[in-house]
Amino acid sequence: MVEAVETMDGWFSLHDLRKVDWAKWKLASKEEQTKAIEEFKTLLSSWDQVEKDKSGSHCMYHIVGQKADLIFIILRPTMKGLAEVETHLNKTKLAEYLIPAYSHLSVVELSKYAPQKDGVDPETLPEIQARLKPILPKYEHISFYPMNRKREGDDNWFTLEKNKRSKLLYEHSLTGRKYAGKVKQIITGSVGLDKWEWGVTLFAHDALQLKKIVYEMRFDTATSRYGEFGEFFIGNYLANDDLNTLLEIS
Ligand code: VOV
Repeated sequence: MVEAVETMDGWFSLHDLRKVDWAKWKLASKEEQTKAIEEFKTLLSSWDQVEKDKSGSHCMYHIVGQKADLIFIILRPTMKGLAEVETHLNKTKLAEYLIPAYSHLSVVELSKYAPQKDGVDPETLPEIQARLKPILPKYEHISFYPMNRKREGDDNWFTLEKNKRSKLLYEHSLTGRKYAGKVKQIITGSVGLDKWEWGVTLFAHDALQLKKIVYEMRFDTATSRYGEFGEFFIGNYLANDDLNTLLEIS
């Protein structure tokens, strides 16, 4: 039967990408720069506290290439909470030197394709709840890209029977499992929330594994026939104190 799969939805997610306005930043006095960085680090510390309290999560990466300089990924239990974080960020001094580059709004998503075990609703399981409200890894490298499932002629994900989609995603998961310990994925659903249907965020210790998993998945039918991709944003982990090094003008 062609029918939607039930999704399990967790924390709301904002991928917020910014460019540094280097020309403007260079004109700021050393004192202004230091004040802006320190104020921003205070904000980051308040997010760290939210994460310690397990009422949200976040991470910050330095994007390589011209599409952006920084990515902040913020997870919060409510859309209102996300908007508050975004507003706090915008009100900082440093934000005066940051230019919005891209954003993606979504919800951490798992779907109920797998058959239920012993009639237990997976959403009630603690391990599923932990995956829906994840503490984001702080691995060395990140890859974020939005994607769609294709609806073009015979290649239409949304006219495939549910058991066929389930089979294709199972095949997809087998490729994914080969990267256990090397790549961690967070899939966020954005149908009805943003232009693209999903956000894919991959974390890896070795940047090359990001290329390898995406390449290998290109040969899975779920991707080769039904995958469509937006921009890829690749970055290196940025700890709070690394902001000084990134923004320091000698
Ligand atoms: C890192 C490994 C990895 C693993 C183990 C994994 C497993 C799984 C499972 C078991 C399931 C289905 C159930 C669910 O949980 O929803 C999914 C689902 C999904 N995936 Fe995945 N995926 C991985 C990794 C992984 C990657 C690298 C990509 C990007 C694809 C590519 O070509 O670049 C991706 C995409 C997705 C998407 C967009 C969905 C939702 C599809 C939908 O139509 O609903 N995913 N995924």
